[in-house]
Amino acid sequence: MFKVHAVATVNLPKLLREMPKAELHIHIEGSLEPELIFALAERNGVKLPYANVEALRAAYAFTNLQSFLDIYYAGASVLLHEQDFYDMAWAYLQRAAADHVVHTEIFFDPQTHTERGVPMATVINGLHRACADAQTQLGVSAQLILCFLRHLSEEAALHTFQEALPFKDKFIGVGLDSSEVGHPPEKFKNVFALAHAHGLHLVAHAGEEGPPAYMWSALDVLRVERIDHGVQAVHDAALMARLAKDRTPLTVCPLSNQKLCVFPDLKDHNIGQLLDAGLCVTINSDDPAYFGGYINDNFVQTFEAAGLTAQHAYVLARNSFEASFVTEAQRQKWIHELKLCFERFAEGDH
Ligand code: HPA
Ligand SMILES: [Zn+2]
Repeated sequence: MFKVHAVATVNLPKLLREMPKAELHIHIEGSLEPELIFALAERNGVKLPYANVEALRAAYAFTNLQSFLDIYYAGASVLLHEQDFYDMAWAYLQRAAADHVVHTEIFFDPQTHTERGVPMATVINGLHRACADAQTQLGVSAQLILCFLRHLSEEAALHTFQEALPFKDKFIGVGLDSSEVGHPPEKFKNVFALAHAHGLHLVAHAGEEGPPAYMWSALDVLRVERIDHGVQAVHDAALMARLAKDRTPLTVCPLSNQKLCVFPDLKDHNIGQLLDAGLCVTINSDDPAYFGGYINDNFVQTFEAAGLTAQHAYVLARNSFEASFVTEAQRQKWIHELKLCFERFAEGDH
């Protein structure tokens, strides 16, 4: 492992902000800022149950996952046309580029839109066009992961998957999100097996609010390659050992966990414990417009609260590339650039 001795005295927030990184847990509908929600509502003639941006923002006081999801789905109701999906994704991708995100794997929730009568083509083509433009105009590599809503049935997920298959070249994997407790991963065994047979990558939210048993079934029934959140793993020593041995990545989202009261405060977050146990932990924003920060805000605030170091910064950024679904050659190129960045800081560029 590359050792970060010489950067012990660096300006850590600057290093965190400027180091190259991958973001692997971002719901594109969760990047919709209140200003854009109101602009799209106006453009599309959609009536919102909030008087203005301030009133909407004031409603962002969550007590758990469900209290957030209710507002998150309401916000997504302004998305109707392909350009709306493009504009939402483009706004996020510009923010990501500013945060030195060189690669991002973006979740989207097609059922939130198709259930309202928006065609699958509208959703995927708008998002995909923004991803393609991110590569050419921002130098950011961006891929899409289609998420099934776990509060709906597996039949609905299978139907959604069939609808998305004509666009299979425009997304790289499938995931599982929405209300966790009461909707264990095994409910989606068949649709994940089908997605695997189509050569897609597999991920799932598990262990955000739900028990370690949901992480076991995500691994052993769904056969996922990464677990989204996974912070409840600390309650199961055998699970921790399994995750460490297999280096199954966890896409941790500290500000999300704080805002949804998974932990009382950022200083109570268990990211230090997960890192100390040798797990392949990454830091991500989840739903940045709702949780008060994009990826760099997550890094800076978490490092301050948990007392993490430049060595942790290197490990977390390296983990983000290790955990990403890119070619080995691409992964090594970014890890090399990460090392160069740390060497620059060690030489006094701070
Ligand atoms: O953190 C989350 N958990 C589950 N579903 C979600 N959909 C958006 N964000 C989340
Ligand atoms: Zn999430």
